[in-house]
Amino acid sequence: MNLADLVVKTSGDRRVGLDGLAEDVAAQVAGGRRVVVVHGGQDRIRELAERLGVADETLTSPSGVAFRRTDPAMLEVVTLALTGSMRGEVLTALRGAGLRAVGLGGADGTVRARRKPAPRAVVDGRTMAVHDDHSGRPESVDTTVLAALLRAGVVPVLSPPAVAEDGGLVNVNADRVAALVAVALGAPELVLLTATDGVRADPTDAGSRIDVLETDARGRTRTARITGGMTGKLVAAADALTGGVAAVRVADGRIAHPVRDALSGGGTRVRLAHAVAIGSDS
Ligand SMILES: Nc1ncnc2c1ncn2[C@@H]1O[C@H](COP(=O)(O)OP(=O)(O)O)[C@@H](O)[C@H]1O
Ligand SMILES: CC(=O)N[C@@H](CCC(=O)OP(=O)(O)O)C(=O)O
Repeated sequence: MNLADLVVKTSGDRRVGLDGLAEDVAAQVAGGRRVVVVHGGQDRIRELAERLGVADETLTSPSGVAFRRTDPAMLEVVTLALTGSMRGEVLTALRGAGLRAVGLGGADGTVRARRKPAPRAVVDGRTMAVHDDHSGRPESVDTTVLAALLRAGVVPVLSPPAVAEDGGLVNVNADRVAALVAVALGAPELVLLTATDGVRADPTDAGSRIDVLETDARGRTRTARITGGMTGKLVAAADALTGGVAAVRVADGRIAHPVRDALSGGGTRVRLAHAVAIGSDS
């Protein structure tokens, strides 16, 4: 049985607005759909780190996925920026659109994660272990409170970080949280809003948006040049599809009606291409 109809993940990129998102979520809820909102917070994290004088470094894993170096000081910044600032902004926008919305995630343990003991990063062509890092991979979702809120007509708003097996907090990628939540709630649709018009064949070419992108089960594709944050987003999209989410879209969060547009065919639909074997060189 599905507990939600739609999961929307919005970005922490300042170019992505929250009012249009809220208006569109309100229209979905008015139409009887149960919607969960998940948010990231990259610009809020960067700005708060700068204000507090905490070093902010983005590393790249050997498989090409970008992640933030999260030492104890950065974990504090991530927690404040996401469960404080950004969550508050999302809740305010949803409330402004007439919805009841409640924040979850972080220390409440709605999302559980596996701690990465020493994530590996490629620096100057060499792979090294990153010590004293508090990053993890989201692994499971406690759906109890989410389901109760959805039944009551409330929009749950979910933020990283997540709780690790040792009880501590770990920084997790918000796209992966959204994919995991969509699978856990049996949602048939996942929309990943971001600060570009979809997945492009060439990230620098505005005319190269792809309507339907085929990836393998690890989010790898031959049809587009994928770098930076888009790498992890496609891993998340593939996770969702593998887990049974029927429709996954990467769509533009900068426009007036981002959810409405995505649901009516905007952005890029991601599909699994079972037949295509993609080598590790892609
Ligand atoms: N092939 C591609 N198509 C579109 N964007 C891409 C592509 N490759 C890399 N990108 C970059 O990835 C960004 C999205 O990742 P990120 O900023 O981490 O997203 P978010 O904050 O929405 O999770 C885009 O804004 C763009 O700069
Ligand atoms: C581990 C990891 O990378 N965590 C992310 C969490 C926030 C996020 O995902 O924000 P966006 O959706 O705005 O990119 C980070 O520190 O940036």
